[in-house]
Amino acid sequence: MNTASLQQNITRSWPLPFIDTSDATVIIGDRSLTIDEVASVARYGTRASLTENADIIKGVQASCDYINNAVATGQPIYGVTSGFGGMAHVVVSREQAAELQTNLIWFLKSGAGRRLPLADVRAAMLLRANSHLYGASGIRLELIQRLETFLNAGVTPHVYEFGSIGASGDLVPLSYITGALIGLDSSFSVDFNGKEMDAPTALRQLGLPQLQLQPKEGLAMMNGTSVMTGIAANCVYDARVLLALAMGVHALAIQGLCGTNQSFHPFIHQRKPHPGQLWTANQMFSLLQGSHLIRDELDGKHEYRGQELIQDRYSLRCLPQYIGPIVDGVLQITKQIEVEMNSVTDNPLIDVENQASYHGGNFLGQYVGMGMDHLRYYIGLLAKHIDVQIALLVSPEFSNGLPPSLVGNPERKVNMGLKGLQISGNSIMPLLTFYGNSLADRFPTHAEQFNQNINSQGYISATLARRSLDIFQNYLAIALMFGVQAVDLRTYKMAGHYDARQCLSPATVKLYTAVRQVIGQPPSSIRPYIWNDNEQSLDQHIAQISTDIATGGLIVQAVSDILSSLKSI
Ligand SMILES: N[C@@H](Cc1ccccc1)C(=O)O
Repeated sequence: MNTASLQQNITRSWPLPFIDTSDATVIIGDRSLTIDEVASVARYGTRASLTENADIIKGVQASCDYINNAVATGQPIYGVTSGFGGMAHVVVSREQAAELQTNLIWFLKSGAGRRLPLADVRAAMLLRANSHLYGASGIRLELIQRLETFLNAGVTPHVYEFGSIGASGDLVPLSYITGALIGLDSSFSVDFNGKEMDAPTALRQLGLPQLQLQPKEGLAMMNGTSVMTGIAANCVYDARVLLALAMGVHALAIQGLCGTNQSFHPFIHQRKPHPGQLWTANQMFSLLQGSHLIRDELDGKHEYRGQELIQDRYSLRCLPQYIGPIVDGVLQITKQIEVEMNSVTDNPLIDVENQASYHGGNFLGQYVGMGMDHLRYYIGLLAKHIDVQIALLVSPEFSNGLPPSLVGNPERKVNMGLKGLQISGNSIMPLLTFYGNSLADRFPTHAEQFNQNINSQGYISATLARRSLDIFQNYLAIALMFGVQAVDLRTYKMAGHYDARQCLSPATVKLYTAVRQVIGQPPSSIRPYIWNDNEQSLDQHIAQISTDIATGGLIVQAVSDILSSLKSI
């Protein structure tokens, strides 16, 4: 068992820096959940509480009453008195209706690979409860309350990374959550606040009885997109943070290169007003305001500069036009995932008002599958762009006077500067662009006896997006190290000392200072971040910065204004 990943994923208990949950409780069922609320509950242990709205509670029970009545009167309902999927022609008697639901858990208990991060399973449980409170699923309130109990007690079922084709939702992954929730068998295991145990034992410690599923309840629990959507919600949360951080990285790089601010002049972007382009240009305009390390050309002037080009290269000059579509794309994915999070995604759906049930396919996770494909594609584009900026910084032909490979101490002739760090970044960027390839179009057309002959692959698209984001965190750590070294060296060229805080724009000083604090090396006027190659272990700095980013620490908080602005577009 991979205990290391388990340890890494134990639910942390400190509040997010960006979550405004003054009462520290997320209410489920009263209104739509947000990405931030999912992340807050899933990752940081914010309490979740079912709504006490009497109408909603009645609606949940009414959908159960509909199912029980249908069974009692012998009405044929898919998955209640019929077999499943490609075997929906099989008639199941009312006497076997309950056993049909328990058996569903057993034949779906077929996961494989490593365990999902606990935060993703927690997000899934939160979203499953949210979905059931719409009163269209025919599941008892007691089962929904148990999801709430598991969340707040820190009991997280173990779920595997393989098993779902994202079509009838996440049948296999949800079978593990369902089996643990009812304490079906000791082969279902959970993480109980960092301690591994079997599900029946966990229920006993919670003082909860094992439960027998009633008709429809197994299908209601397992026929939904909640796991892939929970993973996707956590991914979108991270993607927005990393996009904000990427903007900070570019602002440091542009100052390191002594780029112009004219590329971000409002006049240019008001004449091509894509929302993402406008936002990106405005952000970069603000991030560079007050910097003494750039060419201030907002008045439209531009001087000949000897061997230097009279205008910046595209990776600087066309930054808003390049990042703009990525911003627009991330915003669209955010909206789609927030709709999916607040949807009823099982089948059949129960229309209590009209006393009817409808066989449909809300469990197809296409919005998640394609959304996570696009998210990985955007991450690849962001990494490729940053890799170009780093290449400009380290190459004297393009860096506008910086030392090759950003060497610190030129007197020590064996110093090769950040050559190794660039190679490390170069080793990551291609993988991120490779992960940008699509999965949604690779679905098997023959799945489950051709019943699920189109399927979204949303689950593996989401788990791969998680992997891509984890890698991108490391890549941005490397990029920040380049940015810090570059602005120190640029400061020395402009002001004769190395303390970039004196020359950076006010908006980027916080980020610069946060990086220096995280690696435990305060700014200094007498030397840059890296002076001699043998004075620091760059891999430790990469790890320290990556961990700080992953835990929403100082570096992420230093770009909170950018993140807040991104969320308000
Ligand atoms: N519920 C799916 C199919 C299915 C469910 C459970 C197990 C297997 C298949 C459908 O509506 O067709």
